Amino acid sequence: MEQYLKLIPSNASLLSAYSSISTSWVLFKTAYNQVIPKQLQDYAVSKFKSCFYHNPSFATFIIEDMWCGLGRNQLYDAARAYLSTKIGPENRKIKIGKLEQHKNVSAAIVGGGKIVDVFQDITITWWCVQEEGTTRTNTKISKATDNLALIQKEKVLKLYTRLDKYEGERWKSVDFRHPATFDTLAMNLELKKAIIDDLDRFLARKDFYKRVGKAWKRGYLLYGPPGTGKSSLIAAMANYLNFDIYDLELSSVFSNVELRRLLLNTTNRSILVVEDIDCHSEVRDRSKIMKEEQLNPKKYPKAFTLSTLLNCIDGLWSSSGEARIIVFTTNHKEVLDPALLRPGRMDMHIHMSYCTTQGFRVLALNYLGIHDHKLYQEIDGLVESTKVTPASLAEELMKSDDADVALGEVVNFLKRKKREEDQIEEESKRQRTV
Ligand SMILES: Nc1ncnc2c1ncn2[C@@H]1O[C@H](COP(=O)(O)OP(=O)(O)OP(=O)(O)O)[C@@H](O)[C@H]1O
Repeated sequence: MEQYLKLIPSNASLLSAYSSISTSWVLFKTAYNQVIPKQLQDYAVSKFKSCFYHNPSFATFIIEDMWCGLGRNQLYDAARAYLSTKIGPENRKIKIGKLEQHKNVSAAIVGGGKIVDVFQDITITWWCVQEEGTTRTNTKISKATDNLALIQKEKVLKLYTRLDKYEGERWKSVDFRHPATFDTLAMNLELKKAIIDDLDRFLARKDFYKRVGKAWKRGYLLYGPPGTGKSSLIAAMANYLNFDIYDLELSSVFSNVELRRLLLNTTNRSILVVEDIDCHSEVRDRSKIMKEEQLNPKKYPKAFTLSTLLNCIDGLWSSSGEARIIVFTTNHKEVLDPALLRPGRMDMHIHMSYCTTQGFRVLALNYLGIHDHKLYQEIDGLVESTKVTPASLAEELMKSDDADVALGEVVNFLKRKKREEDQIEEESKRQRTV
């Protein structure tokens, strides 16, 4: 049994929830200790204990898997994660299983199962009650640092997108298993290193942000043509940091209140992504907004204001006390409102550009597993003299597993591209002289 118990990990799919609950618990304890005088704390604890000692059935906490039909109850997930570590020999029936994306076998108590636990001298009995398709559990939450390490290791990242706009300011999630990492990103090596260093520095500076009274958040603006890897970079950042992603589609937001609530409903240690930010007139440089929009404001109604977006980013997150990252992507940085771009809002502007020879080496290694090839010299010259995106080169590389064939396709593609660019250049020269 001993051996068997060692195999039982916490339920990995619940670990991220447990992480945030544990963090909230620590925050709560800190606030509690700072705000409530010691005498009052002792009094409250003695009263709480007396409830249990004198009337053991007095306190029953019910934790259902859904919270008032509004969404998943994180407390329930946290309780299950906690309880899976408390399963012992007295539990005759245990649910065990393993999801493809998890590293270990997971265990959970079954309906009708019971676990007896002690918390600050109070004996707590946890029951798992199955009720017409729902499960509920008696609960207690405590901080378990050991489990936290496991949580981070096992965490399956989530990609949150907004629920249908008619369903309120809620997010729905799917597992996020994007394979992009910094190793697979084709981009300038110094820039890549600068981004990794920036993320590391940011994460390590919790105390610094607290000391200087700033929200622990960092904004990244990714700009460049389509297919240069902006989305891939976001995925690489999420995988590197182990952060969930919230993908905010601004066009689905119809009011300031809605925007504020949506942002408030995001969790800590996450990346909020607003893609193609230039497509929203609210955040475009007012001096450059098209005349058409100015003349027909009704045709281009303002769903929310730029100031709400900025305030939400600046202010609301200050209270979270945890690391937050926001990423905007755009194909046209020049049309954005300067207020959005200033340091403190978008701290690092990252130019994702056309493929370079360095970038091509990374792609060839990823797709073909080769470091060198006789066609590299020719490809280098062509890559440097044309504007090709990593996405289009990746397409060519995928055409064959045979390096000779795939690189041959790359050469043909680059030559075609070069001819087209030369023709366009000649045509524009000709028009300038006419
Ligand atoms: N820099 C890159 N490194 C590695 N792969 C890349 C890179 N850029 C593009 N790709 C490949 O091309 C595909 C599309 O790229 P991606 O969606 O990241 O580009 P994007 O800049 O976000 O494009 P868009 O602006 O259209 O959203 C990726 O799935 C990836 O396979």
